[in-house]
Amino acid sequence: MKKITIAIDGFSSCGKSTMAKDLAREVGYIYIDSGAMYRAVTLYSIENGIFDGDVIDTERLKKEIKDIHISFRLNKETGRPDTYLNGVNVENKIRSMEVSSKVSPISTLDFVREAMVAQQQAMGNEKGIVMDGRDIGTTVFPDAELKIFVTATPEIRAQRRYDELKAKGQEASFDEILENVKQRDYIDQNREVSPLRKAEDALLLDNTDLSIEEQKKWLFEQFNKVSK
Ligand SMILES: Nc1ncnc2c1ncn2[C@@H]1O[C@H](COP(=O)(O)OP(=O)(O)OP(=O)(O)O)[C@@H](O)[C@H]1O
Ligand SMILES: Nc1ccn([C@@H]2O[C@H](COP(=O)(O)O)[C@@H](O)[C@H]2O)c(=O)n1
Repeated sequence: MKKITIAIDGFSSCGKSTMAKDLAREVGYIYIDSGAMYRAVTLYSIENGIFDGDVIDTERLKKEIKDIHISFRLNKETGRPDTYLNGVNVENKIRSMEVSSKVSPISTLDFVREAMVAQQQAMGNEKGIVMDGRDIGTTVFPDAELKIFVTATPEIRAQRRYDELKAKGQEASFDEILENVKQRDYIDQNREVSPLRKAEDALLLDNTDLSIEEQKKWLFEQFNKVSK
């Protein structure tokens, strides 16, 4: 079976990584969560005083972006890749509400995107990769053999994230999550560089009324059609 490139884009918290991880594991492909990379840059910026409130010191970040090294290593317990920032495991820290609330403004910066896209393209140069994000089918891998664009209502997406945090025993406010989801969608769709949009040749999946199993089955069907 030939190896292909799979791009899964879509709105915040709609299930992209759930689908991407399952498919990658079952077919033996590499899985890359490109959002984790933007989140790691954001965490670096928070921890190194690049934010003053919501204001970003872009000149400093531009100088320091070459010092931000992001990698992924398999976590044997979860069977999923964890994100490392300059050699430190930051998988939990990058999922905080503080990072979620600051990541989309960081992602609008052209030099940040340039650096991330270059790394993402290098990770995918041998194919056999599933990458999820916002611009994978449009910018990172415009020639991907399989492109999916996922959507669901903001309310259901916020509810899923709320349920996930509650299950982990973390404090969560549904209203805060819903607001964050809507705000990130707006910034992601309206930024100048690589805005979130469906690639013309992407398949649309609205999973509002689908279970995880149903969407997984649908994705496998699409994969089997293309990878033969
Ligand atoms: N079809 C579904 N039905 C119910 N829950 C789902 C479904 N798909 C995903 N989920 C759950 O929704 C939550 C968000 O999913 P996931 O993290 O995969 O979204 P994402 O699009 O990758 O998010 P992000 O944009 O933050 O990276 C998770 O708790 C996941 O288990
Ligand atoms: N290809 C991408 C991926 C992500 N972003 C930005 O990062 C934010 C966090 O991503 P999640 O997938 O973890 O939700 C997202 O809201 C985008 O602002 C991006 O720009 N491009």
